[in-house]
Amino acid sequence: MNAIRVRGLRKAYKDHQAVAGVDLDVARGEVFAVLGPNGAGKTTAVEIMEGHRDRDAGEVSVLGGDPAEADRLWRSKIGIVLQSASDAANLTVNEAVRHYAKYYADPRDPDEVIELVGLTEKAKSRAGTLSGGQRRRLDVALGIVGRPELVFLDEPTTGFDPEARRQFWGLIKSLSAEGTTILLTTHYLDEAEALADRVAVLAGGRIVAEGTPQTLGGRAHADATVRWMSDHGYQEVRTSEPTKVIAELSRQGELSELTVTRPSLEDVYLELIA
Ligand SMILES: Nc1ncnc2c1ncn2[C@@H]1O[C@H](COP(=O)(O)OP(=O)(O)OP(=O)(O)O)[C@@H](O)[C@H]1O
Repeated sequence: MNAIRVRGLRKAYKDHQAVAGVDLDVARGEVFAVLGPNGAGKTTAVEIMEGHRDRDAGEVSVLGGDPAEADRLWRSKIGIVLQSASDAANLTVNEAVRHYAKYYADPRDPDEVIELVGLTEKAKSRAGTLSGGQRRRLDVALGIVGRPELVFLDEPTTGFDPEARRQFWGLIKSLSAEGTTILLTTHYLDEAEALADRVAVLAGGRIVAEGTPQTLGGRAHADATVRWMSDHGYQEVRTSEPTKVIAELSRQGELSELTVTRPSLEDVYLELIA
């Protein structure tokens, strides 16, 4: 059974169709990234799957249950990291994580969780005094302390410095290695590429492409660009047979600054949403 199964999901705000017929399958243990421009409907779709928003139409099954009829047991299996920070401003990091842990039957060790998200040095600081990126880490800590089977992460690394993002990626990989299913939304294509087994691109409330980061939008079969420096400056050839091109070029001797590139995930993504 899939962790998430969505068919024909629709949600309108007055006359604006925010989610316009989405089908989605996320396997257990998978890391699935939803990409899409601002206003594409990502948060709306994810909040429906979390049971935080009602839907107009469609079938949604998350860990075998309908989020619209969620009970406490179902909730305890799901970890949620919302886009807006939690309202634990007056609690210290320590207190907040311990407080959340109490809601779950088999929580992780709060100190371990604080360590995992890199907040040990801030454990005694009040949440309200943390920097934006540190607040986000606390959100993640609160989302995973209950040892959830499935974690929803809505733009988890927004506001993180590059080092914190890399650390966070490590955390997601270790959660995934433990078998946790992860659905994340992100605007960072490198993040999707580093973490996701599969990605879906949402635009205008519809999924316009789905696949692995390596194959999305025909990326794996796209023409390569061979580039090198000649006496007359940079030369570039787009080709489906880069090996052949290089073999021919190599008769001229050593090629300076030779590179072979294929479209990046970002190139493919920008074309898909254009
Ligand atoms: N509560 C609401 N009331 C009315 N319109 C809303 C509401 N929430 C979202 N919308 C609209 O629905 C559309 C989809 O919004 P949503 O937040 O799902 O997009 P998103 O893909 O998550 O965007 P972002 O990347 O900016 O977070 C947008 O046009 C937004 O303005």
